[in-house]
Amino acid sequence: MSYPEPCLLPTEQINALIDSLVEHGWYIGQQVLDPALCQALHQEVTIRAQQQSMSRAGVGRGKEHELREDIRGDAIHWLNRETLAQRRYLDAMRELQQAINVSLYLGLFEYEAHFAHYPAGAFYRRHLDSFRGRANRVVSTVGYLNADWPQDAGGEMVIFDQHDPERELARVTPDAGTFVCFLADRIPHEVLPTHQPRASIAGWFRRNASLGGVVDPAR
Ligand SMILES: O=C(O)CCC(=O)C(=O)O
Ligand SMILES: [Fe+2]
Repeated sequence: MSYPEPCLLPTEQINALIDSLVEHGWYIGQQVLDPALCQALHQEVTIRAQQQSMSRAGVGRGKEHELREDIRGDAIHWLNRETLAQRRYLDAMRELQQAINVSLYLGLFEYEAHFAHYPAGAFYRRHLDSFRGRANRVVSTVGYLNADWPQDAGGEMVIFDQHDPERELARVTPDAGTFVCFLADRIPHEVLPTHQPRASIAGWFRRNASLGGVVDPAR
């Protein structure tokens, strides 16, 4: 398998992403991620899902963490640089982190990401990825891995208005190469029920935040 070395996100896409984050608080780009890289990552997550070597995703952090299939039905596996494909993806995110820091002064210092596998029938109800003033997830990213996602297969990611969470602003088809980015504590979003197995990588740029001297736990 070969992917560009290093797997740079195209500069025009990075610039468009930063402009859109500033203007709207979110960004959607198609054909941003390299197809061969998406294919390798998709293969990894599919094998893991088949081997059942992923964890059922829950909601809430620390002691409040619980499984809630009525809220989300995906299985996850944290990226840990164990394969070349993971390293390429994480290196691309590091470049993006630097570009965002240079332009937006967000002081992002760390990135964490997991594969997410949504079996047929799974969804993730509308939510925010962090709560204002509480958590240190600042910018969320989602990279999609399924090549040729059929029109009628569901599984779209819906972005809602930060000032009116009932108002739908955009629908993202989870097609390989598509990359989405948004402000983690502002932008409500949802994964509609999927009719086919659906694979993505959800990740977060973090900043050190503490509340009452307690640093937000890593996971
Ligand atoms: O896979 C997606 O489209 C988004 C997943 C998500 O919202 C999350 O994991 O927080
Ligand atoms: Fe989310």
